[in-house]
Amino acid sequence: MATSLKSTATGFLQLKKPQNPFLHHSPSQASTVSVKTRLLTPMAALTMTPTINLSQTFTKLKNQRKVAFIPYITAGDPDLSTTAQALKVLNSSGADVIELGVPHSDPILDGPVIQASANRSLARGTNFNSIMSMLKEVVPQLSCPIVLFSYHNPIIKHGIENFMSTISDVGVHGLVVPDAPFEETKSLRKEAVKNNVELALLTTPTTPIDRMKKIVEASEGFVYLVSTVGVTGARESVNEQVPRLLREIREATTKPVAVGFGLSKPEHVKQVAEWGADGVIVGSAIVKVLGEAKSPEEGLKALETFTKSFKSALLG
Ligand SMILES: O=P(O)(O)OC[C@@H](O)[C@@H](O)c1c[nH]c2ccccc12
Repeated sequence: MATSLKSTATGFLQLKKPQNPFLHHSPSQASTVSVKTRLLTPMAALTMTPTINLSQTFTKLKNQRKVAFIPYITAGDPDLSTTAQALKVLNSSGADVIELGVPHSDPILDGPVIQASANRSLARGTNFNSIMSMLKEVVPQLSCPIVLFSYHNPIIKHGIENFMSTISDVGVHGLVVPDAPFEETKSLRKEAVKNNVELALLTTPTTPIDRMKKIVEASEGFVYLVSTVGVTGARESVNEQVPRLLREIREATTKPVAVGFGLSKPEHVKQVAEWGADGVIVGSAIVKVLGEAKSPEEGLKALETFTKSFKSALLG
């Protein structure tokens, strides 16, 4: 069961090292995944849209005086082929950045909706390699950047260098490792930079100011402001502390700030945008619509409608 969160480094105290069962392959196997040269099939080459990275995306939106809509879905829930279609639906329905979660058996920072989503995905046999194979096909068809979400342990087990080069090779632009203590992000940051992956770090309402300053300084692509303490999951309202937290971060950096946790209604994202966020992140509410639908087709239809309702709230 997810535990409540206390802030320390990146905002989360990892209360126990989650066991990590789904990376069964050895590092050498992993190398079969990473595509060292981008061999684009003619079709993919034709549909290849030069996706810009996270920083460029936020700059573009800022120039357009727009706020990024950033949905999160779990890879492989309800199955990977539906995830491939969901990425395209999100991309065409208004997502500016897409967070894609690698399912983990002990998602201590997630509430019941995303935990159930991860369990459904793992039960289908989803693993890092199958996600990478899917992304290799789908990313060239997307115009918005993908931010991969992975817990820390699976990356360590996979090997940081292998992990980074593999996700970079399939076109992933960003990475969030929500349970990596700030002190342990140095090696992640080094490999991320080497592979043109932007490692975004998280700060929370209870992260001490001086630690927040170090986190935002080190964060690439954007700063993830966790809007409320606790685990992921829809809340009835948005934490009134967010404007103050945004002000404090703005005093420390000019980097874009995206706010997540608990946002589950269009009025929530509108409120956070009005408070001055550069991006709004919606996870659990979207995961529920897609993963708990009666069929993948129904889930994809509901996903499109739901995504458009958030986007129009931001454009309104
Ligand atoms: O689910 P919510 O409350 O809308 O919050 C976004 C969250 O799902 C997404 O950003 C995320 C998924 N898993 C995480 C783990 C930690 C921090 C953030 C996340």
